Amino acid sequence: MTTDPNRVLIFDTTLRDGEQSPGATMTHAEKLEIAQLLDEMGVDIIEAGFPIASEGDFRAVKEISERAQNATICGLARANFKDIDRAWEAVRPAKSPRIHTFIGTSPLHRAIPNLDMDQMAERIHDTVTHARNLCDNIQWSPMDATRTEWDYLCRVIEIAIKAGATTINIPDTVGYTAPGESADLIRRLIATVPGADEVVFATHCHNDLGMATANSLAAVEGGARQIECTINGLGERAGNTALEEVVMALRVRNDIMPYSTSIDTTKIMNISRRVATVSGFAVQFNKAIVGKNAFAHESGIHQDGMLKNAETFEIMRPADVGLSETSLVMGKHSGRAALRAKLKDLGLELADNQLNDVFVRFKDLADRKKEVYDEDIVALVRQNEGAEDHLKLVSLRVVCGTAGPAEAEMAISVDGAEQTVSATGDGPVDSAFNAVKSVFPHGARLALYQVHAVTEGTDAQATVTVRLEEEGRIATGMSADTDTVVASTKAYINALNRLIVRRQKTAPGVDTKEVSYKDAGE
Ligand SMILES: CC(=O)SCCNC(=O)CCNC(=O)[C@H](O)C(C)(C)COP(=O)(O)OP(=O)(O)OC[C@H]1O[C@@H](n2cnc3c(N)ncnc32)[C@H](O)[C@@H]1OP(=O)(O)O
Ligand SMILES: CC(C)C(=O)C(=O)O
Repeated sequence: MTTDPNRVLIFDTTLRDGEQSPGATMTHAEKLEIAQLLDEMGVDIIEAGFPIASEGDFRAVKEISERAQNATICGLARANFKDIDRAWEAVRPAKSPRIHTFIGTSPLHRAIPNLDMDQMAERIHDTVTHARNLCDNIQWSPMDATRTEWDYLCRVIEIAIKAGATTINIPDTVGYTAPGESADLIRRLIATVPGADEVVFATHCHNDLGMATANSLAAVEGGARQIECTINGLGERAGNTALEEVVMALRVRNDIMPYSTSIDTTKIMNISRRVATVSGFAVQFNKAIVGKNAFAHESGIHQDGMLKNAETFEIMRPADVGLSETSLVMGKHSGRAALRAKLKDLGLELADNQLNDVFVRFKDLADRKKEVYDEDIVALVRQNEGAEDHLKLVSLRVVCGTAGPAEAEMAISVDGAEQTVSATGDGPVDSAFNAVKSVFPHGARLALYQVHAVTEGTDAQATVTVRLEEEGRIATGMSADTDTVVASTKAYINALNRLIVRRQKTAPGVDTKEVSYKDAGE
């Protein structure tokens, strides 16, 4: 397949071992789509399924074989003629077909079909020979190799090679090995087994102890030249080696692991998202390479560093894996540098004193909210554009529910003098508005009351708009808060403040120009 001694073949088994994850079953159309994406991203071998397992699996492997443009298509088979024949039938239409046959060689697995060592050796000889008579590209795996006795492992691998296997895969079926052992096992097998230099050694690691990626890379150090992996590390139990991890590790640390793959890494993010969607297995936020947070920074010191030089906190460029950009997540750990950059992105350039003011309120909001979205920040800035405040909300407490009218208790300052009032109303907002009215009676009509959730989730910021009309004057106030009643009360007070300014400037009935937050500074 390749003459470069440092080229590592990528064998993707998302559609076979990945699909074995409980609940990860994919439809026929989804399998075809994923296979096409794998083919396009440069995967060398796609294990498309286990053709004997079901009619659906057979059809999927066959159709993927018919469609694949570049990749070798492989079908899995147990160590019996029926499985092997079915696998061959399915992969036969591929430009480059492969049969992968396996049997469990460790003492625990030998006990299951109740075969002694010699009987199993004979079975391996017969089945690999049968497969090789059908197809010239045969992969053979001693399942649970890492718990198989050394002498017996060498013996059966030699038999498989002599019977015509072209790839010998060494599965760590239960994720039991460790990096040093993984490298050593492959190195010793290649040095010991007659004919080992004529075949490709592969590594197939599971992640039960969280070492699948490390074990696979160690196996490459030991001489393996095929890594078996899945997108997002999907697979039985804790999953398989994640394709994106081994590929990016070999790329980023090529200085100490001088091996290459054929993967177009810019396609990683897209296929990761598709596999997550079709399998129903969401990617954990902090998953290496493809997690939502893999290229996201929230803390101020990191954000400041990123803005000055992205290499301070990123060892890969987001574009290398197909992400358009790093994301600076605005939250309680963010600093002024990130806020200024975010405001600039949003087209809002503030003077330093304004920035400081917005920053204080941003921190206050971030303390109450998990993540502060762009819309929250716009709302904060707009809120800051308010007129001189005659009325200021100091505190508000509302009791509401099914048992009677809502009751608001409010501390409010009127031209600097704080008063405490309470009022009831038809619902929490009405009771709060009545409390304001009790300290600042007015005849203005509520012309508009509008609530808009500017962000998603139950901790979303509500933006409330209140419009008041009084003798031809119109004043609009707006406010944003995670608490809708607080946002409503502030918007109401905001509108009243503007109305007061308007009253001072115009005689009744003369001016119908709308006074709103946009008229800040009047
Ligand atoms: C480590 C791995 O990932 S191995 C791959 C695991 N993947 C799967 O099993 C998914 C697909 N499997 C299936 O759909 C089914 O298990 C089938 C169609 C393959 C077999 O179904 P059934 O005939 O009902 O057998 P069942 O699943 O109950 O048991 C497995 C049989 O295969 C035998 N077997 C298991 N591995 C092998 C092997 N490598 N070579 C030969 N026989 C094997 C077992 O001894 C058992 O045989 P028995 O029925 O004579 O006791
Ligand atoms: C079939 C083999 C290669 C396997 O999936 C395993 O051992 O984990």
